Amino acid sequence: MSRICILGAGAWGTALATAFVGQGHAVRIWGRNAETCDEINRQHTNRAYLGEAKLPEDLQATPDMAQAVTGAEIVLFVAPAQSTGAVAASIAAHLAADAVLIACAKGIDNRTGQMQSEVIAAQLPDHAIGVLSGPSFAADVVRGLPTAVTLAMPEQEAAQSLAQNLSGGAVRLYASDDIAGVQIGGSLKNVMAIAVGICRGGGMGASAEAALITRGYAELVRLGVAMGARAETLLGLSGLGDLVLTCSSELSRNFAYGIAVGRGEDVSGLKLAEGVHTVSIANDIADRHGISCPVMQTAGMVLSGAMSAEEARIALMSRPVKAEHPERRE
Ligand SMILES: NC(=O)C1=CN([C@@H]2O[C@H](COP(=O)(O)OP(=O)(O)OC[C@H]3O[C@@H](n4cnc5c(N)ncnc54)[C@H](OP(=O)(O)O)[C@@H]3O)[C@@H](O)[C@H]2O)C=CC1
Ligand SMILES: O=C(CO)COP(=O)(O)O
Repeated sequence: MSRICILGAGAWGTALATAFVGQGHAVRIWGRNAETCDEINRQHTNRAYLGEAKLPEDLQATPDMAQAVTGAEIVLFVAPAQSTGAVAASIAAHLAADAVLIACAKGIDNRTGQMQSEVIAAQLPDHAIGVLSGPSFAADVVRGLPTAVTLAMPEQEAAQSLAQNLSGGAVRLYASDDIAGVQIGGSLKNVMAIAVGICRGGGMGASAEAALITRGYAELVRLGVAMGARAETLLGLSGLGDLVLTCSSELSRNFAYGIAVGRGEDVSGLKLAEGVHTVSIANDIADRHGISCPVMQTAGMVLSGAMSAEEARIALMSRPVKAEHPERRE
């Protein structure tokens, strides 16, 4: 049994907490909204994020950061990616010296270009840091449906031991030592899902969607490898696995966002879509590495208003004819 603190009382933080309580861990959620914490403690629901799903009675939530973090052996960062730095800074005074920190948000810091583990390390440099990512809808996990994700730590043995500790019930963690690869896949798939959603919203058909997912994946691998990921990791749960889930289910907020954009609908009231906040910095990083990323670039232009969804669909489907795998010809 471990003492676990989850930072973030939204859909994913609450779902992970539910799974870990089910495995016998002592879990405390920190949430910035006192009413949400009160609802979790008294009514055992988090309706704003998880509807009527029943949460464990011994799951504790608090808006008091010191109370949530003090004594925790494992701390998971599950607030939106752009807030990770501020959250990390605010826990420093309460953190046990040997606490292990796990980044769970999927996004690149759009101010610095840092991955989530780097954002956390910048604030809390003396801690072991890992990443948890993979195909996993909070709505599935909270219902106890089977889910497999990847847990990466810089050393495989440490990843293996933590994955073992946190696996149980319907949630299974696979261990990896490719901490960059696991988080790059999770961040870039959100952008691809928006692009595929734009295609779905415009009614381009399943064949076009399959083509876009495949070309998007090729882009994700090109850029991911340039950023330090191992190609095999991008073929795994946190890369291809999450790309498939996010580009195919309307439960995905990124995919749903893309669909709404593709239909020309108002997106201002939609839920968190991390790809919206990552697309611009991901394109900057691709430019810096000289990597061609037409799918991400087109998504970026639509989201910034530089191109209409209709123009994007035409642009994506009228790319010049070229070899499918140019690198094999060299
Ligand atoms: N939902 C899912 O299925 C999965 C999500 N993830 C990732 O987990 C991360 C969180 O997603 P998810 O839980 O779904 O998001 P939600 O939108 O469901 O919840 C976000 C939570 O973070 C809080 N929050 C928002 N802004 C801040 C801030 N600046 N400081 C502190 N807390 C803040 C919100 O509080 P308030 O209610 O007060 O706004 C809310 O409790 C994302 O990066 C996502 O990609 C990963 C795997 C699965
Ligand atoms: O990351 C997720 C599934 O693995 C959740 O996807 P969305 O953030 O698009 O809902």
